[in-house]
Amino acid sequence: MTEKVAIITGSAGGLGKGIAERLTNDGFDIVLHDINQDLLNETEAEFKDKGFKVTSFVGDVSKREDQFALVKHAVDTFGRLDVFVNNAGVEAVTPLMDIDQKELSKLFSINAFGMLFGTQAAAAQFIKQGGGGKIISASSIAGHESYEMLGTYSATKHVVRSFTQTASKELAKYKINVNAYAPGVAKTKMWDRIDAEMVKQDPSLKPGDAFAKYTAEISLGRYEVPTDVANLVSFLASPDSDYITGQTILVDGGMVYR
Ligand SMILES: NC(=O)C1=CN([C@@H]2O[C@H](COP(=O)(O)OP(=O)(O)OC[C@H]3O[C@@H](n4cnc5c(N)ncnc54)[C@H](O)[C@@H]3O)[C@@H](O)[C@H]2O)C=CC1
Ligand SMILES: CC(=O)C(C)=O
Repeated sequence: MTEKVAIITGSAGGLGKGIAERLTNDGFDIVLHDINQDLLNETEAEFKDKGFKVTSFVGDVSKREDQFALVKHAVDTFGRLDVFVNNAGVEAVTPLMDIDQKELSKLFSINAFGMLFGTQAAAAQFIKQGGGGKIISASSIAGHESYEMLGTYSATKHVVRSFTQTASKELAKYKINVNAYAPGVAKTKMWDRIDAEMVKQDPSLKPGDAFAKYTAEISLGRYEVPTDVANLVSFLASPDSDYITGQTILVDGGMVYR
């Protein structure tokens, strides 16, 4: 029997790795992907040791040709594609008055253009296969509500929500579902970096203070873990979500209410 096939970008670590593990347990053959080759090799080896059916591909989501090559790799390896998760993303912590062209270009290239190019590459393959398929992208609470010091990042996560709506409308005729997940505050390398940067920007903060301040806002009283996000992505990748499209769903333990 042909298994279902999923690509998860930026899945060498963090939330992407958690999503990949969950989709493997859901029965998908998995294409791991990352710009960090060493970490990707480690994660691929770890997954293979666990008996998961997995391949990996090194690429940069901000390069359109890399995204099409990633989809080709999935199809060459496993014969088809069913789910594409635009997970890779990067952050910047900068006061609004100091945001410059370099930061804007970097974050928009990766978080916004990267999500669009992944969506285009996946949709082209889904259409070639005769329709169907699911595109699922990482937005954030910052895609619903913009935060101090995270201005550029928040703007890019609003773009993810916007492209999700447009793509869902244009691709519905091919029975392609396009949705996004909006995590809150998860303790990954990304938040380690955000916390360290916030300390640099505000000498009154100690390491851990910014993370503690953000997590204190969570109604359910704990920070997010990759499984919390993977549970939602699993649903969005499954037939149970076939009647949902164009949505950016908050999975934040109760931080932002929309
Ligand atoms: N950690 C959090 O609290 C939240 C994270 N998110 C979003 O979830 C996604 C995953 O975040 P985390 O796992 O926390 O981040 P992370 O920094 O821990 O992991 C991101 C992965 O993406 C890879 N990556 C970075 N740039 C890339 C590029 N150009 N091409 C390919 N791979 C690239 C990195 O090498 C890394 O393995 C991101 O889009 C992030 O914006 C959203 C809300 C909250
Ligand atoms: C990293 C991120 O999206 C936030 C706002 O925590």
